[in-house]
Amino acid sequence: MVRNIVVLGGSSHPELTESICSALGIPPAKALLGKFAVGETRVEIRESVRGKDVFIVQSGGGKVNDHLMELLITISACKIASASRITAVLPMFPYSRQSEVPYNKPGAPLVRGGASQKGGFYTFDSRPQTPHVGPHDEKQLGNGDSLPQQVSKLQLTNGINGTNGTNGTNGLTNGHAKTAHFAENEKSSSEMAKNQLPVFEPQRGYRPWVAQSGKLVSDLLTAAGADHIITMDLHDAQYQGFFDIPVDNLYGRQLLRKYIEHSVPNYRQAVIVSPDAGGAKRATAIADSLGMPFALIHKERRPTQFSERQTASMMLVGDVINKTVILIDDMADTCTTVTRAANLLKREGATKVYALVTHGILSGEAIERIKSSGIDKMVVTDSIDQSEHKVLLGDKLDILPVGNVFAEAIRRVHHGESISTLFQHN
Ligand SMILES: O=P(O)(O)OC[C@H]1O[C@@H](O)[C@H](O)[C@@H]1O
Repeated sequence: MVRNIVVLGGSSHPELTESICSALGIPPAKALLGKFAVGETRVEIRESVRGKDVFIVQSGGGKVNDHLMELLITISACKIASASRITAVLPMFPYSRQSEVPYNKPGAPLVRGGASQKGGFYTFDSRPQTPHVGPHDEKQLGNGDSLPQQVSKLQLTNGINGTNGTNGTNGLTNGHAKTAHFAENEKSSSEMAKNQLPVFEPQRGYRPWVAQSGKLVSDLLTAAGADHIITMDLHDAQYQGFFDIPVDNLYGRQLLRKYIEHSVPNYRQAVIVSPDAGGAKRATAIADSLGMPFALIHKERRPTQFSERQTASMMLVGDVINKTVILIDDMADTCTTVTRAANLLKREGATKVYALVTHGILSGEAIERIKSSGIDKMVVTDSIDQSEHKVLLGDKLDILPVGNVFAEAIRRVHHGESISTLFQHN
């Protein structure tokens, strides 16, 4: 039993909060979590947190945006209620995959320019160029069009028309009404045309900027009042650098490792496989600690000659013929990655495929994909609520509980003890 500590659970995963609290020997704090009729999140902390060390448990997955907003409001409520310290416990950290621009979606490319392309200088000019006002827009309007036709095109582009329901303030509802209106007001139309925003018509190959929401989410948590973060198996460990408060990133690998040792028959003859290069370090850490062989699936993305879209082909580096294979990854979201990998491994001669991932998000068509794939056993932790997934997948799904690991981390943070020693002998 620990004193002066409050553990509050968000609505994302009440069972996990219960299991953390039961390991700590305290009841979860009382709070009202709900929504107002308008849809805004409503939070009431129903016990005193003044001077207390508060831990708020809220995971990703499911209604991820609602859960994030609820967490932010709960943190803020505890801050204003004079909590001495607030730790956000995010077993699966939402938005942590949006910490960087994906390598195949460049923003402002640094490209070669100048007369000599080969040895030429580098420029920050976009290739192809960013669309801008100029000859392109004149062409877009159509130089042969009458002025009313030109204004009509501009208005259609800017959503002032009857088809998309935004009629604007002039009450135009269809093409006939527009023509009549313009005939009467040609002079004012001419002024409108001059004042309209330029038409944005992306050119072939132009790629828009990709939002890097991970940084925004880290800022929001800190701005709400979080003093500390506890999470597990961050997709990218460097994401911790977005915070200027302590982040404890717990490892799920000792749970996966114990599963292999206790539940995979003849596991030393099995092969650990990473489904992509990004997860190789994680998978090799497990393979090395168990003295098991390792193989890698390499995803090759090449633009085709006629299209800007990239096609990915998968190839196996290693031998899995007549072997049991254990795929290791940090998360399974749509399950495209693990199911494609499993199918490839079966084609390459694997006899049985286990997929072991820390975070079983299983969104979209993931369940159907798993059912119809070469995966024989899907193994996830309960960092995200798995109750629905269990009903749908039955014996095909094994769940590893993380409550004890988080409870021990909370206890250590509360007492100012080391977290890293928690993993030293695992
Ligand atoms: O293929 P899905 O399941 O949608 O996404 C999960 C994969 O996407 C990557 O970022 C993860 O590391 C994992 O390999």
